[in-house]
Amino acid sequence: MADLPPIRETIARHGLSASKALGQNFLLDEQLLGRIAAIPGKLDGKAVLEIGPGPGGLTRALLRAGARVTAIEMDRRCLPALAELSEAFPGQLTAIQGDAMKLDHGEIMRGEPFAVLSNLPYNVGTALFVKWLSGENWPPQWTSLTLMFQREVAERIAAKPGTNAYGRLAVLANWRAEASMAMKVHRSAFTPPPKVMSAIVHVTPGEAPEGVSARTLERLTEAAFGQRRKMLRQSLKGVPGALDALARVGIDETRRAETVSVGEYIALARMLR
Ligand SMILES: C[S@@+](CC[C@H](N)C(=O)[O-])C[C@H]1O[C@@H](n2cnc3c(N)ncnc32)[C@H](O)[C@@H]1O
Repeated sequence: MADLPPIRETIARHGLSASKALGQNFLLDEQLLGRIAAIPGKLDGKAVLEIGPGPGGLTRALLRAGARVTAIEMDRRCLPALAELSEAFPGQLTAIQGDAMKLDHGEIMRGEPFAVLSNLPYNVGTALFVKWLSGENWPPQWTSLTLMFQREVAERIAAKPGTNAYGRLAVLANWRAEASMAMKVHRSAFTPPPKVMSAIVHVTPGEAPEGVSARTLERLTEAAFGQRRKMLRQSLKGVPGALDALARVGIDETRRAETVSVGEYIALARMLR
């Protein structure tokens, strides 16, 4: 195993002061990083896509676990530190400079299945999460997503019906995948510490229910949760066929969006096919 200087030293040597504009809050505790890298299970020999490696704290942990890592980083300043890691773990790391929002991940991973790990700025993380979970093609090329979020967003992703946190993100994350809260991370674990607490969500793809279009389900939840305090007969009025579907599935139209289970949304979307 490669002998590396502490990550704090790498940051200092390459002058990687955290950029606010790029949402940089670095994790330096190698034990914590090792625990994060262990969340997806055994990575030995597996392909991993890491987004936003920064100076490479989590990257090291992934490389030590034996993963073959492709890392996409926006900040050019981090490339020399990543090149050092690449030298220390020959043949295991490919670093790409670019915006992960604009790149085709499937193509970068050359069609091979891959696990995703990432500690991203929260706005980018949520946008990528929605992108990975959307679309008609299923199962996806990724085998799992292990993603750091602002704690509140992580709670919304893993939320159960009947709670305030339950909404579009929970339905999106759970109708053909399983999402769970894997680890809470205190703000003091980051340098510099962000204002909010964080948490890591782990998602694995499941089977897509027959006869349900992702687009239709999305339109339904958009309308229902767009007016979450209103009764379904009001909030779903603008979705053609939705009120009829409620009756056919046997969902009382006086209920509100947050009481409808993922299974019930699936049944409604199937009726609207
Ligand atoms: C919160 S830092 C985390 C760094 C490192 N993974 C860690 O845990 O210490 C987020 C990283 O994502 C990078 N980043 C921000 N937006 C990006 C984007 N659109 N594509 C790729 N990387 C991005 C930032 O430059 C930064 O290095």
